[in-house]
Formats: sequence, C-alpha cells, structure tokens
Amino acid sequence: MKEEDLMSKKRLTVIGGGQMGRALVGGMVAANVLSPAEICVVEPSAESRLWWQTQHGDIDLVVDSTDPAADSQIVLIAVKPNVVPVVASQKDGMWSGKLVISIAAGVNLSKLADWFGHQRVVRVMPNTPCLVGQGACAYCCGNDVGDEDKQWISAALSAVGLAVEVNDSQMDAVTGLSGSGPAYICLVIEAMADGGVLAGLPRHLAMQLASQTVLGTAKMVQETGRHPGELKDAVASPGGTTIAGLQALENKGLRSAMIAAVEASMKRSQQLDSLSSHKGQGAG
Ligand SMILES: NC(=O)C1=CN([C@@H]2O[C@H](COP(=O)(O)OP(=O)(O)OC[C@H]3O[C@@H](n4cnc5c(N)ncnc54)[C@H](OP(=O)(O)O)[C@@H]3O)[C@@H](O)[C@H]2O)C=CC1
Ligand SMILES: O=C(O)[C@@H]1CCC=N1
Repeated sequence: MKEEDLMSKKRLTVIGGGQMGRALVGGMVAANVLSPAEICVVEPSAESRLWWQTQHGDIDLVVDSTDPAADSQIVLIAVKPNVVPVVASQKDGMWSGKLVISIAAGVNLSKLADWFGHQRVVRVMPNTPCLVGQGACAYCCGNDVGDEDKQWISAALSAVGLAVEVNDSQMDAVTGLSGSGPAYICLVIEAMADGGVLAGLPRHLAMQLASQTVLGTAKMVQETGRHPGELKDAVASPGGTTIAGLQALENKGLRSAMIAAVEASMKRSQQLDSLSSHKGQGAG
C-alpha cells in the first residue's frame, strides 16, 4: 500500500495534550501525516485546552477519553507514566480492537498489554524536536501488532524525524539518551550563549550563534559520516584557540558529565518501570 493510502485510512486520538502530545501532533500535522480533521485530543486541563483551541482550532478537542468523539482506531497515550493505568481502566472493553501507542517513560510492553488487555500495543520513546520534524523516536511492538500497524507507526514517526525499531529492553537507555537529550542540548546551547554574553556579545546574537553551531555540527556529523573526534580535531589548530577551550571542557569534566546524565536518566526510567509494576500505582 502506498504511504498516502496508509495514512488516509486512519484517525488518531491523542490522550494527553501536554508537551509531548503537542510536539507530536504539531509535527504530524505539519508533515501531513494526518489532517487536523483526523485527530482528536483528550485534555482535561482547561488551560491546555485553551492552547489547543488557539493553536489547532480545527482539531477535535474533548475532556474525557470515554467521549464518543475520542473513539478512534489508533490511540496515542501521552499522559504521565502514573496516569497510564488510570486511563487504561476508564471503561470496560474500550481498548479492544484498537492500536494502542504509549510514549510513557518506564512503561514496558508487558505492562501495556496487561493494562490495555491485549498485545496490539506499541511503546514509543519520542523527543520534543518532533515538533519541527527533527525528532529521534525509537519504538518496539507487542506480539499482535501487525505489518500494516508497523508500517503506519514507521511512516508516522519517520514523518517527524528519525524512527528506529528497537527491543523493549533498550527503551530505558533510549530514554536516557534521545528522550531526555533535548534538555541536555538546550542546557549546552544556553551555557554557550552565556559564555558569549560573558565575552561581550549581545544575548540574541550569542543565542543565534550557539544554536546554529549545534545544528550545523550535528548535520555535519550526520552528512559526512566522519567520527566526531576527527571533526573536533579539524577545528583545533596547534597552539590555537580551540584547544584552549577544549582543555577547559576536559578540566570541568564535560564528557563524564554527559555520560552520567544519560546513565542517570536511564536509571530513572528503570525506576519508573518498577514503580508502575502494580496497576494504579506508579511515578509521575
Ligand atoms: N516531555 C518530553 O520531552 C517527553 C515526554 N515523554 C512522555 O510523554 C508523556 C507526557 O509527558 P509530557 O507531555 O511532558 O507531560 P505533560 O504533563 O506536559 O502532559 C500530560 C497531559 O495529560 C493530561 N492528562 C492528565 N490526566 C489525563 C487523563 N486522564 N486523560 C487525558 N489527559 C490527561 C495532563 O493534564 P493536567 O496537567 O491537568 O494533569 C497534561 O496536559 C509522559 O509519559 C512522558 O514520559 C516521552 C518522551 C519525551
Ligand atoms: O522527563 C521525562 O520523564 C520525560 C521522558 C523523556 C523526556 N521527558
């Protein structure tokens, strides 16, 4: 089946219209994965509903997932991990025959199958750059996810960035790296800009230069396929400015700080997993 035919068959309900729900829906609408008329968002927060009305007035918006308007073949669960079992237990028989996709950190496939009552479940770890079509998403599928479901997932996620299929056992590590990663990189951009301001640049110019440097470097790593160490060496002239900056970063432990960040986030994801072992309990 052609990709556009695959997409046109679907209607998607997004349960939880917070940060990640917004990034995924925004990215999917911009990429024409689905038209606004094919999306329903369930959002109990009045403040958040106001945001949706202002930003996406043509998307169906309801307060409760048991509302008939929220009845779609594909459901994306985008609530906090501890709310997933609460949503799952809202109405008997509600999930039968539906493809259930969860983006909750630390909620594995076996819990999803247990809570939603079947194995047609997908666990996705997206990240916020999906909003601008530059996400990094990893996903794994339950036993009853068919080929057509897989094609839909892969096409929908690919439309908002990189989409890779992984094992469920790799998802906590993915969460530590790419799920949480945009926050680390925002910190880097902000800190580089602070350095520019300290050195005398106006704030807006420092921010422009810092963010473009991160964007351009990432693109260069991807497009040349060259090792980042080699690309780093190409910037550092003997006795020059860059090696002085690199020495400062090594002295302050940037590498080990970044490795520790990914590890700490992964461990937190594992913790959320064990906290949510019992239906109705869990972490926020
Ligand atoms: N933010 C990120 O970068 C990423 C987040 N995730 C995962 O995405 C999920 C959502 O995270 P995030 O978007 O940051 O969280 P948010 O708190 O921003 O969004 C969750 C939304 O769900 C709403 N909500 C609460 N209860 C229900 C319910 N019963 N039915 C429908 N909606 C409900 C909340 O409303 P209210 O505020 O009123 O409670 C809130 O608006 C989490 O499980 C997280 O692990 C995964 C990858 C990246
Ligand atoms: O911080 C969190 O728990 C979520 C999951 C990955 C990114 N944000």
